[in-house]
Amino acid sequence: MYQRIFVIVLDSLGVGAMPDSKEYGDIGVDTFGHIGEKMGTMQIPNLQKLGMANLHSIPGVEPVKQPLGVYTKLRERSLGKDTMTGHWEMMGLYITKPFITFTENGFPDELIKELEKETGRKVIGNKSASGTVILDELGEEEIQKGHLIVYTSADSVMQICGNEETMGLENLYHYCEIARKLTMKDEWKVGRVIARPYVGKKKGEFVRTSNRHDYALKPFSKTVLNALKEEKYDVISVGKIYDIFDGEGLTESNKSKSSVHGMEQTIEKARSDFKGLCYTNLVDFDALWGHRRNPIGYGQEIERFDKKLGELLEVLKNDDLLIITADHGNDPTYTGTDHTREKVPFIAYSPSMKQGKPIEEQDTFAVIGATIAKNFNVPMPEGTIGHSILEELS
Ligand SMILES: O=P(O)(O)O[C@H]1O[C@H](CO)[C@@H](O)[C@H]1O
Ligand SMILES: [Mn+2]
Ligand SMILES: [Mn+2]
Repeated sequence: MYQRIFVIVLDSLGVGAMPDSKEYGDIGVDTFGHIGEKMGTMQIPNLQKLGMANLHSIPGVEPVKQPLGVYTKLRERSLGKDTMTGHWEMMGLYITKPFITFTENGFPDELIKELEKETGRKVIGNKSASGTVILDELGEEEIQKGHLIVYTSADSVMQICGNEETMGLENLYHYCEIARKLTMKDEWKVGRVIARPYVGKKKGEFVRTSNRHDYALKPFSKTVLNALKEEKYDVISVGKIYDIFDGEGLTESNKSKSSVHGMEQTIEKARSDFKGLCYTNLVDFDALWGHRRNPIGYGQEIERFDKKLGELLEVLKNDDLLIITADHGNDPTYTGTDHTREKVPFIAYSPSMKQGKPIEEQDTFAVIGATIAKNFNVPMPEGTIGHSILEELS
């Protein structure tokens, strides 16, 4: 039995199209592969020695003869390609009804009117947009007139911008709480309301801050996280995990300022004493590079991650297990600015493993939760999916 399991989610680092990607408008997508092609070569010695280039070959990074990790690809069983669906499936939920989206026409008038009434601010935007582009377009108007920028994307999200100096963080959070209450109505039930604070006074100078806050729906039923918490294990969140599960099943939250910071927090946890799960989400891959369609920025972020991974590997103990994975794709070379329906990597490593190897591709992300449940001998909550592959990880 492993005493501690670390699951690190490289947010959006897909490894190639799913058999059904076409139904999501995603043809030939491959986040990691296309980044590799654009980079030409990547300095990722730690991922490489665990077996990342064996799992998915890319230019300039050789597969290794004796990978240290047990590796494969995981297919997503749920219907969706968003962050919540991906993470919830990892912990056992099978989502068959996709979250509602407002990508085509923005939010309905009635909802906007209620939001205006309750916040006392006029709503501007109300369309699908990239968060940085809409700030350039409407940020000045929001500051000058005291309006509220509301926008969405291909995801099930209502995002609300707020200038930290003129609107203030507390006001922005308060408006988001109002929006979350309004959107609990069935026909408006978005997966997340997201506060998007920013600083700057004029177009071209606006920068979003790390005070982003997500107001997510609670998971529809109990996940493996709840099972662990109920059996008194530590269930530690690093980064966005706490928001994604709305705190359900978690015993500790550590917000991260960046993905590098998220790794530093994870290393800190590895140096400390706990028993259970440390679940880390590194969101910069997705938010700073995937959605911004910047393959080089993405590649360099992977390189920064790899350095920190090296430090983490040094502090792992014999009875620790590390799992590296992702929640969906976001191919920075693909059209549009949204997620892509992809398989995700699965690499498991422990200093006590005799040797790494490839294993059969798995048909759900939920093998992660099921394997964790099996390791800690906690019951899988009713209705959860997934089978354990713990025996393969020794
Ligand atoms: O363009 P920005 O504001 O970064 O939005 C992105 O971030 C949202 C939440 O992850 C996604 O829905 C995507 O649209
Ligand atoms: Mn994500
Ligand atoms: Mn995203």
